[in-house]
Amino acid sequence: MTAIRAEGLYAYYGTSPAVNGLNLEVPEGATFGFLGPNGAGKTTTISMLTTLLKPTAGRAEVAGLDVATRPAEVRRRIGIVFQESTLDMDLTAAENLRFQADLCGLGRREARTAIAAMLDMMELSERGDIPVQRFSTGLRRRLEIARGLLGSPRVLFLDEPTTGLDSQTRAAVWEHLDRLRREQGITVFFTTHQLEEAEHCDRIAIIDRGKVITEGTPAQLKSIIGADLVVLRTEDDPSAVEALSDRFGLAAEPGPDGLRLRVSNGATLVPRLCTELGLTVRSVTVTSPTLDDVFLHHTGSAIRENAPNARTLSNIGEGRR
Ligand SMILES: Nc1ncnc2c1ncn2[C@@H]1O[C@H](COP(=O)(O)OP(=O)(O)OP(=O)(O)O)[C@@H](O)[C@H]1O
Repeated sequence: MTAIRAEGLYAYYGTSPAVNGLNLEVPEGATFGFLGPNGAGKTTTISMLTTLLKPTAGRAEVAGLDVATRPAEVRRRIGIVFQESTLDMDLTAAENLRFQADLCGLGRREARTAIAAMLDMMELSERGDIPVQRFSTGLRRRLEIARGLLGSPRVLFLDEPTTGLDSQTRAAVWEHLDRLRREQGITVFFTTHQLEEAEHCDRIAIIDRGKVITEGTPAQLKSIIGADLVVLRTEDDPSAVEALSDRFGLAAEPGPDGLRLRVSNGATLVPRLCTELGLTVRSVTVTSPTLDDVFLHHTGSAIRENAPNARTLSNIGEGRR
């Protein structure tokens, strides 16, 4: 079944379209990454899918329900984690969840059980009675995910869940989201700027200027845009070209910064190069494909610079219901 479907979706702010005829189909149970640069229309799309913003034209369904005609029912079937924290800093973690439980209309006993389960799932049980202002950014994000899950949503929307987090905290948030996918089977729809986060997805769509420019599995996307770039300097580069061909079956080309080769997994090749090449390796760098590479491939241009500053879900003013 399809968890999210958008057909010819438009959102205008004034006379310019932020979302420009967007089509999307997200299978139930998938973790779906919605990638794009600043100002591409990600937050505006998520705002329409979560019923916070009325589409100017087109239609969208979430959990089988039309977002424009049945918004209240859609809201009961979704959870939202906003880009900016909307937690009450003066309340404890459990109190923040209790407030949400009230909004979801859970009874007292039901709420108690659900709150305990969510704190447990996000490994926050020990911290339930601590005021949120004493939480680190990563703990707050985990609490926000717990809150998004409180009403047992069929679809969880997260707007840039890892933006502003350091790499360790980002990995921890993903560990929880990955577990959620394995254990709960709910549909997770999240926006991001980072192509690296695609590895956590079943499918991804890339949006630019309000339109989906490509969509597929991470493997499909990677295979289209190519592999890691390894740049290597050795004590004798011409001999290294031969050794790379003979011992590794790899074709290296001389470049301004050293020998360049494209491989599917640079990180595993590098240690082998150092030990098996038979030549001293002076320097080596590995660069993975980025969102810029995808853009370049599909649009013929780099991600535009100075994209307009985007607004976030929590502060959309104009056009909001
Ligand atoms: N309330 C608003 N009023 C006017 N223009 C807006 C409003 N919200 C967004 N926009 C514009 O619509 C376009 C799409 O913005 P949106 O926030 O959806 O992009 P985004 O992909 O989420 O960006 P980011 O990754 O920076 O959050 C941008 O040009 C933005 O400046």
